[in-house]
Amino acid sequence: MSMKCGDSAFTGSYDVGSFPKSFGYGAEEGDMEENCAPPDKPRILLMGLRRSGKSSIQKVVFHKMSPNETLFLESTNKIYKDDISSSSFVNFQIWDFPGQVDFFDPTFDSEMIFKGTGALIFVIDAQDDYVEALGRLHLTVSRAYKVNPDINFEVFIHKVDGLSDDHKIETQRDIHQRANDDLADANLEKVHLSFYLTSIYDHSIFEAFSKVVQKLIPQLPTLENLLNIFISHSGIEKAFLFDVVSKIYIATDSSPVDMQSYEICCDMIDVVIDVSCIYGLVEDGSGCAYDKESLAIIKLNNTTVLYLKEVTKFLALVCILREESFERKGLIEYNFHCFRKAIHEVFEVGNSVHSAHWRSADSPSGSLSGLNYASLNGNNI
Ligand SMILES: Nc1nc2c(ncn2[C@@H]2O[C@H](COP(=O)(O)OP(=O)(O)OP(=O)(O)O)[C@@H](O)[C@H]2O)c(=O)[nH]1
Repeated sequence: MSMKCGDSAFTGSYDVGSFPKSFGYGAEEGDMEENCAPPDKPRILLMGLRRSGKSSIQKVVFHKMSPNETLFLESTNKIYKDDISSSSFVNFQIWDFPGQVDFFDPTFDSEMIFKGTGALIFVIDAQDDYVEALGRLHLTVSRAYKVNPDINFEVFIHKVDGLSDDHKIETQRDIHQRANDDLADANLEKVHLSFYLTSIYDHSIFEAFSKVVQKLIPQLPTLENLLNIFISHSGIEKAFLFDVVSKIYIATDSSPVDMQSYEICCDMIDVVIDVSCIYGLVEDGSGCAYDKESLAIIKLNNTTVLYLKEVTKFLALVCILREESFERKGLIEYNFHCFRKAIHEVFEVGNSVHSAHWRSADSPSGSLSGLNYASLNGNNI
């Protein structure tokens, strides 16, 4: 494995204003109540009954808490607003609600809470009787939809680590059916709920969060398009664009995602950051565990190669490829250079336009200036 870690801060050509200013691996907790998002910064709400696992999800995904430590988390008794944008590409606020939130309390300002919300994650404890949770889900969704019909409603059927495979499927089917029946009875058929089976004890919670976040990234079609072009011209089998600090993948190419590939790429990020923290920082502990020189290549014993490289201050590309394809390392590096440049352009334009619509999201072969991939047969496209 080769790995580099310099201590210089990233100074790419993009407008750093779009990205938080400093990267601190293992971010500190955000401030609580006072930490308000600017009006245009979307938020993700975590709601659900008491002890359903909301705080654990937030701590495990965004604060590197180990799942076992969540056993000692105290009950949340006021809204916890966590701004993770100083360490992550995910430029949102996560609001963790107490389980006993009362929508009929006059101090509960649903207009303010739901107006700027991008996604509402409702967590249901699958190891518990979920009848009460379904009632709560219905109340929450109908309230939120009335204020803001553009919210994405995401239901995490959580703690499924305690369930057998058959039981998981059956629970998901039953919750899906009942939740949609309740909506239909209230003439709310047009509300769409997405369901995920999750647990903090495996990668399912990261995968589910990845999908929730991807829906909120306006540049997603462009990112997927760029990844498709990159892998097809470089002989790569699968590529993920990762938010390093949370291990959420913000985009991947259009081939199906299998859980094992995602897991091994997550593990690679952990290895790189851990080794870099131990051996990459300067003596006094200053510097960054992840910076523009971060690069790692791991050859597995099954002729597979894992390749990780820095894309931006917060994003890393992690690829899976065959050993034979890695013989053309120069080509991969050249194409990576084009890919990286294009990604920077995507976010530069995204910032200056400040709009949800990326001008070349439909461009089939990446018409961004300077994007000139070398292909496997030696031709440029
Ligand atoms: N088995 C299992 N337990 C989990 C999982 N996620 C959370 N838990 C446990 O569930 C318990 C409650 O978790 P919390 O995160 O405090 O729940 P909460 O929804 O924030 O609770 P309130 O703050 O009271 O609303 C803790 O003991 C966690 O360890 C999971 O995926 N699997």
